[in-house]
Amino acid sequence: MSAHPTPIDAQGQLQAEVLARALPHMQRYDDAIVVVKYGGHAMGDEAVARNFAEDIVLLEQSGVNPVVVHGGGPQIGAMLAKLGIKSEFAAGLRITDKATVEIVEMVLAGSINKQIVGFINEAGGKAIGLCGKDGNMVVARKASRTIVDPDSKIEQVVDLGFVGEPDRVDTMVLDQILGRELIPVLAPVAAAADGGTYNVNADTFAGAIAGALGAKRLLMLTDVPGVLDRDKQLIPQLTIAEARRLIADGTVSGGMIPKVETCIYALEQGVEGVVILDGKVPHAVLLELLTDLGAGTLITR
Ligand SMILES: Nc1ncnc2c1ncn2[C@@H]1O[C@H](COP(=O)(O)OP(=O)(O)O)[C@@H](O)[C@H]1O
Ligand SMILES: CC(=O)N[C@@H](CCC(=O)OP(=O)(O)O)C(=O)O
Repeated sequence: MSAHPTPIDAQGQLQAEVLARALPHMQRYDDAIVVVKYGGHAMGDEAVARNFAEDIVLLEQSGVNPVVVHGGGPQIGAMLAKLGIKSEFAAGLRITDKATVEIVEMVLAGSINKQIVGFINEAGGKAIGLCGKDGNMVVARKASRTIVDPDSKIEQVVDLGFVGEPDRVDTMVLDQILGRELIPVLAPVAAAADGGTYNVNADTFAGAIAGALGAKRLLMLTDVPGVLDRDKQLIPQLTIAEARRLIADGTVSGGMIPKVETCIYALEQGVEGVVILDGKVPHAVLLELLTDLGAGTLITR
């Protein structure tokens, strides 16, 4: 017989109700792959990072197969500044020379990756930290971008150095890991066909992984509530066509462009739904996946 030190109070009843209402959501995602992109801005606060780790472990315990892809742009920037290495961006991508790609790999596949692995393991999970080079999971080709000078309107092709775009994704290693209580945590560093290293934007990397795995959901955790309209109000739901219009008319700009483009790519690859949401909100992942409320902007076909 279980002993209750105090009678079950209203708060306990409420907690039980919340749990019970999560059941249909758990059933919906049972055995499904959910890719969660955890952006560098979202991971700033340690308490929220621990909440995030607990959410990922809870998902795994409820039968979901979570795959974490993390960023770390601000953290790379801080390390480069400490070392006195200048860093510039073109079209939202870090121009990456030889010295920079070594720091990018050190920060992403080293410290950040292992910190997230540590938090997930502390929360009772079994995380495995990998990057795209492991098992040749992601082989990238050199990326380049054309930018238009705002004054002269002249188009210019920018050499981004060691910045890559996923060319081939081999899910063999992930196939071995998923469904065995292990949680892959992936750093967006890819192999080059010649054995070198490419720095890949974490959104792009997450989209490629979600597409290759046939994920049911891709969650993009960032530092804003989702896609905002011109009055800075959250847009709860978008179709691909509507998302494209928002890019074309300039409502979506800056770092949100590659994010929305990645969402469109993932949907076209067969991912059922993609959500852009605020990763600084405690338990954002659970709120989105396991409650009736949802969070952020859901983009569907
Ligand atoms: N329509 C929009 N809705 C929301 N954010 C937008 C929009 N247009 C531009 N942004 C910018 O995009 C940023 C998110 O992109 P980014 O900084 O690259 O995120 P992360 O580091 O999480 O990948 C927001 O902080 C915001 O400044
Ligand atoms: C090519 C490129 O720009 N790579 C990114 C990789 C990290 C990243 O994308 O991190 P966030 O998700 O935190 O922005 C960079 O060097 O910052």
